[in-house]
Amino acid sequence: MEVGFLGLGIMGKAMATNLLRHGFKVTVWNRTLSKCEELVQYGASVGETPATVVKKCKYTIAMLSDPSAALSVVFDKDGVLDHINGKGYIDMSTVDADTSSKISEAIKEKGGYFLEAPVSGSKKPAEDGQLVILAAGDKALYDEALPAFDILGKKSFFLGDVGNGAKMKLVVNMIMGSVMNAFSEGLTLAERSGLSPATLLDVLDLGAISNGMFKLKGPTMLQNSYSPAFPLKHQQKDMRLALALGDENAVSMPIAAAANEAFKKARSMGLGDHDFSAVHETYKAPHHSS
Ligand SMILES: NC(=O)C1=CN([C@@H]2O[C@H](COP(=O)(O)OP(=O)(O)OC[C@H]3O[C@@H](n4cnc5c(N)ncnc54)[C@H](OP(=O)(O)O)[C@@H]3O)[C@@H](O)[C@H]2O)C=CC1
Ligand SMILES: O=CCCC(=O)O
Repeated sequence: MEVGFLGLGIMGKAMATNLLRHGFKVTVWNRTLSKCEELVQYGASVGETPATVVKKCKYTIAMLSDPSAALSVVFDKDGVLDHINGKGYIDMSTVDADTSSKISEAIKEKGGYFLEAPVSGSKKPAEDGQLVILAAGDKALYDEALPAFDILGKKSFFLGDVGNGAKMKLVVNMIMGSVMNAFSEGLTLAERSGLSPATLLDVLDLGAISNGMFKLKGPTMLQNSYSPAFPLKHQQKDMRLALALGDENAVSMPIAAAANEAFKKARSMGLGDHDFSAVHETYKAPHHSS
């Protein structure tokens, strides 16, 4: 089946490659078109614009950085809306429910079908087809896309109306970002108080709060190595959007707010394109013992 794929960043490249490896015909587009070349080596075709991709394919998947990118690809000149009549559009980017609803309404008005489907899981799960897919919107399009979701992910959820996928994803990443900050504080506290942070990792791994993120990120954080799997600027975007969701629902979120400040500080230190675990650096400010 011919599917479109818009956005070949860390996630999009891995996901589109996976679809190609599993026999899908994929037409790709990326804002920086040169990034399509690697996918062509795996058998992809290239569309010159989002509109040409949508025109050619039964449905098109998007994996873009943030709300502004998601809106631009749909609404700008030569965008998705131009040829969406009768076609499906699946936005897997992490955005807020409002952005997703705007896109959904515009696509439906033009006779198209829309599904939001943000994902849990990062670069490696994307490469291994082990993502968790949080879909909402058009159920018929969800059913049609299941063969692709089965390749991209280990589990797909259908969460009902548009917005529920976006909200679920933001809640998950709000928790993840807060935990990453507590973890960074703990590593710094262990080191400053004379403990071995490597031993702390072993102790954590044997207890009730053992988790995949500590196991994966802990060793590289101890080496001050932050090669981006999940860029910090995107984690900060997710904290910001989750805090806005908290505002809308009058939910007090002091821990998430503090975590957001740390991610903002990390961005101001030039760490936005590093992995989100680089927030650890904000806890290493010069130390003055009394
Ligand atoms: N990395 C991860 O671990 C995960 C990321 N996510 C989410 O997935 C999405 C993509 O993440 P990731 O692949 O890491 O991000 P990257 O920064 O690696 O890629 C972003 C993509 O968006 C494109 N883009 C950015 N701005 C625009 C624009 N204005 N118009 C058109 N295209 C644009 C980029 O194009 P160009 O190449 O031209 O810059 C690139 O293809 C984000 O929403 C992120 O929050 C979700 C789960 C995990
Ligand atoms: O949005 C990014 C999520 C990263 C992860 O789930 O490991």
